[in-house]
Amino acid sequence: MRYAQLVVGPAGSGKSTYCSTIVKHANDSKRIVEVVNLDPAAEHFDYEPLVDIRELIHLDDAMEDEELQFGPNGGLVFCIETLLENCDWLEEQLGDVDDDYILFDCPGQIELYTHLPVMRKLVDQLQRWNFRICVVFMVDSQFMIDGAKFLSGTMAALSVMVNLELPHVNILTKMDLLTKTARNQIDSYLDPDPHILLTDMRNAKSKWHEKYAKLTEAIGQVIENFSLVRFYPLNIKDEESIENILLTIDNIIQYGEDADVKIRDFDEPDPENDDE
Ligand SMILES: Nc1nc2c(ncn2[C@@H]2O[C@H](COP(=O)(O)OP(=O)(O)OP(=O)(O)O)[C@@H](O)[C@H]2O)c(=O)[nH]1
Ligand SMILES: [Mg+2]
Repeated sequence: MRYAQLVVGPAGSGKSTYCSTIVKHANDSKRIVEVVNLDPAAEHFDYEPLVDIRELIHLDDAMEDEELQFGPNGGLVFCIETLLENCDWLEEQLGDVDDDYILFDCPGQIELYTHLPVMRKLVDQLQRWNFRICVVFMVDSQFMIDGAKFLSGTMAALSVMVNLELPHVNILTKMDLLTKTARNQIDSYLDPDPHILLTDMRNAKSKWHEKYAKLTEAIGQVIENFSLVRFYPLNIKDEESIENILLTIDNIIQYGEDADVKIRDFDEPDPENDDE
């Protein structure tokens, strides 16, 4: 068995930063976590990738090709399709080491995860190679600080969950950048009660919300009743926050269960993990 986090989310939400943060944090506790760069247009990241899609195909290859003539978005999809057609290459690059723990740093084009089939196909392939995968969906917390935005971020998370059909964790990134007021606002949405969110939106008194108040409420109910979407705040300047996220995900993909079943069972009963 091998373990993987598929790190996805909108452009600039903090995916690559998350990957390097986790690698550093893991290294500090003598644990090895590798990163695979799946972004064919990546220019900068702070980790040494185990595999880099740009060695197979770069976005420029797709855009500058006389025949293909892709724009940046179509080009990106083309690159991932090329990767899928060259599965042997990826398989060889990944090697076959038991217990490997790999983060896949994905491109920031949201439609790859919400409705296109390419990422889903990649996931199927990884599972055939014995990876146990958790999708890690990153959302910039700065875009979640009022009721309407929070709901919209929640719907995005939901469509990724439905499309990829995998164990799934949502992370609110860049918590270090929030003001205290904004932080409190977000905290009130996370815990304990999504009704606050609805009340908040009702109080906003925009025309749209007046008209669609029932819709908002219905969506809120569905999300609440099925415990569908939960967000974990991440502050990369706080080691404890990083550790909590990593532990949560390890539990979901059952990493290290054989080694320290006892510690996990007795110290960390986490009912949230039942929603896989
Ligand atoms: N302060 C702070 N800045 C962050 C954090 N995460 C990301 N950033 C900054 O946000 C910008 C985008 O971060 P990236 O990690 O490149 O985001 P990404 O999701 O990989 O972006 P794309 O690959 O382009 O989709 C960079 O300038 C980062 O330094 C964070 O937790 N705190
Ligand atoms: Mg990136």
